Amino acid sequence: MTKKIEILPDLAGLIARSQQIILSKIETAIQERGIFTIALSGGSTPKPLYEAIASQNLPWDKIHVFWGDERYVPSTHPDSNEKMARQAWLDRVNIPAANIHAMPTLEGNPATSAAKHEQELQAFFQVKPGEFPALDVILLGMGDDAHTASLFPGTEALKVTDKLVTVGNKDSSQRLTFTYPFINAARCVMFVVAGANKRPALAQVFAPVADDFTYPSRLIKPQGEFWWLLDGLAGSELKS
Ligand SMILES: O=C(O)[C@H](O)[C@@H](O)[C@H](O)[C@H](O)COP(=O)(O)O
Repeated sequence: MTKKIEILPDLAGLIARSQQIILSKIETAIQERGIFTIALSGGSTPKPLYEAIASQNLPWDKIHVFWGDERYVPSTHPDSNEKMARQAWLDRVNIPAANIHAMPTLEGNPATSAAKHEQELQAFFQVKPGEFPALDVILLGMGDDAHTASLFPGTEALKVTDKLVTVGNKDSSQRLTFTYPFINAARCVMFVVAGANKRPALAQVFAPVADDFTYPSRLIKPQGEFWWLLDGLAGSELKS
């Protein structure tokens, strides 16, 4: 599906618009399927979005939360994406513990943890190996090197197309990440990107021709709905 680009005037506008889209997806998914599934991104941009969603009165028992990537640290570690989302959102609402599907990071080996989470996802979505289930929403950020999730430039993770979850590496720090084919299977993919420092990477990601392995966000081409939500600083050189 063609990407929808919206450039919001500032971070507050970006967060408000992102929340508005997510809330509409929650309503539709629960009406149609009785359940809503979302994968969260880490980093700093989405924190105010998670805080805003936490203030909503939603059918939390029908909402299931996953992560599109995770640093390979315990959930108590300051770098943990799970920790950030729990503090900003999940610990503030009455969501059942069983609806929170964190990436496992305590097996001592990222590949083991990735395989474990793969099985957990296959069981939850009732799919067989090689099948890619569709989450309702996958939230993504983008680094200033054009990485997304933990799909970093030039890494082996970019070559994994037969799995849901694989090991990502940012320099020496190990991570778990959804693969790009799994991300592309989602009903709706939303990039939420802010800051002038993202402009050069966005120019490459939006360029008619550039190398996907150098700019991994180019690999995200979902069949479903595809949103690029940018603040004015990030999107100033793009047309919405
Ligand atoms: O685990 C992570 O760090 C994220 O999932 C990562 O992909 C993030 O979305 C980008 O690095 C943007 O991060 P900022 O929002 O902090 O710029």
